[in-house]
Amino acid sequence: MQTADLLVFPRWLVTVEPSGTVLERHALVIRDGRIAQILPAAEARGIAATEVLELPRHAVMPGLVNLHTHSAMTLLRGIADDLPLMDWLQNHIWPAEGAHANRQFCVDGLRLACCEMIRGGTTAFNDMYFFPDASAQVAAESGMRATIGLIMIDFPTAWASGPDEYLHKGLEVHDSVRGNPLLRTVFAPHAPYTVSDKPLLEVRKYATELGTGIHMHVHETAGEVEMAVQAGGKRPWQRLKELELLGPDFIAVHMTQLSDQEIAEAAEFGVHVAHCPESNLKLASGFAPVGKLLAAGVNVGIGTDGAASNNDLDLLGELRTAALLAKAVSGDARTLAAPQALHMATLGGARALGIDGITGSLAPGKSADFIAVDLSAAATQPVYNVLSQLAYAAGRDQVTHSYVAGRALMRERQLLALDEAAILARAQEWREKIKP
Ligand SMILES: CSC[C@H]1O[C@@H](n2cnc3c(O)ncnc32)[C@H](O)[C@@H]1O
Ligand SMILES: [Zn+2]
Repeated sequence: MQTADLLVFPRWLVTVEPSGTVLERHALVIRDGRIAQILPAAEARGIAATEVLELPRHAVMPGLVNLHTHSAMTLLRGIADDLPLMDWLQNHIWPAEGAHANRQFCVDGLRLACCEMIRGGTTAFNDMYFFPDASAQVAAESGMRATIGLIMIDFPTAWASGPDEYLHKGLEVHDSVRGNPLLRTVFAPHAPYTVSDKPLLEVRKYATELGTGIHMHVHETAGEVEMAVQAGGKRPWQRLKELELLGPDFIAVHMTQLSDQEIAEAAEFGVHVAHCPESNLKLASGFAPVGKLLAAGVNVGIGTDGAASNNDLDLLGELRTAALLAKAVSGDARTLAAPQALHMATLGGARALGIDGITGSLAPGKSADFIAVDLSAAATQPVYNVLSQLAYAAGRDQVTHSYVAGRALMRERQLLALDEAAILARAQEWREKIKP
């Protein structure tokens, strides 16, 4: 008799690839943390398994991939709303980070973020924040898949004194995560307006040598572009191109200010885009031309950005916003249809992170990174089209289960690897310390 570690029997199985696929009454057969087979449920019933998950009202889909966040900023959620980017950053966020963002702040903020992300169906995230060693520690504690940003910025912070130390400490973090199959690193120079040429050239050198990739805020606002043209006579994109930063290992975050030529170059260089619609809306940063990027063949994933410019880490809600916004921006309601939006929030993000061979869709051989969404609630009934319900109706509170590499992180909405009560208590302590 065949055996398995876990059998999953959902009402619907959403594989994400081939695009739009929904399998009714099929089962996931999981062995050693991977999807061994996808079988008709009746066939799978003959397999002896250590754990059997009956999900009669649920859609099972790949775990969501948050392609850009500053996880620990959960502790700054709501301290500075209703402001444009540079005022928000320079006069509110950076002073608060300067005063409070030490390693314990990052550990506690990350734990709060992982609670929120797991509950909302995110199984993988791409982080860019101070103390990346803390990101690695907490991601490992939580069981989530994570890409840790080895940050680089011209000015000193609690993490490092300047570009040489950011690089040195980043390389130490890179070495420290080698043994964990769920963790990777990416160089994360903050933005064109905060990182000068020399450190960017160092980042390109090491990213190429180590095969880690680069993750950077690019063309977030018209002001950023105008400031660069005034100061250096060229748009940030042009500067990054001349520094040879752009390539298939480059993740450009935001990208709301693009010419048709820059879109064509993004496709030509294989640059990936991390689209953060709710942050762009909330900071009035602009609208990424997602329809044009997709039409040009650019890979786009979805990020929440930090919780202080969103203000949640709800990727299911974010993909809905992305789908609705893309239609309005393009003037075509067919833009970013439900299957494409779900793809963007899973396999698109995984591809940008270079882990699409491991996660982002449900297929034999891939890691068993999946979530279950209970569609029996009034808000998602009746079910004519599962992908429509997931993209346009389901709320993150309908996510009931989360698994990464076949390990349960949440069952029936109970977190299994994180002490949520203690994490929430720490958040209260930080509130008392930070409140203005
Ligand atoms: C170098 S650690 C990350 C750094 O980025 C800041 N940040 C958060 N959100 C944004 C954004 O949308 N654009 C630019 N920078 C952002 C965060 O507060 C940290 O200082
Ligand atoms: Zn950001």
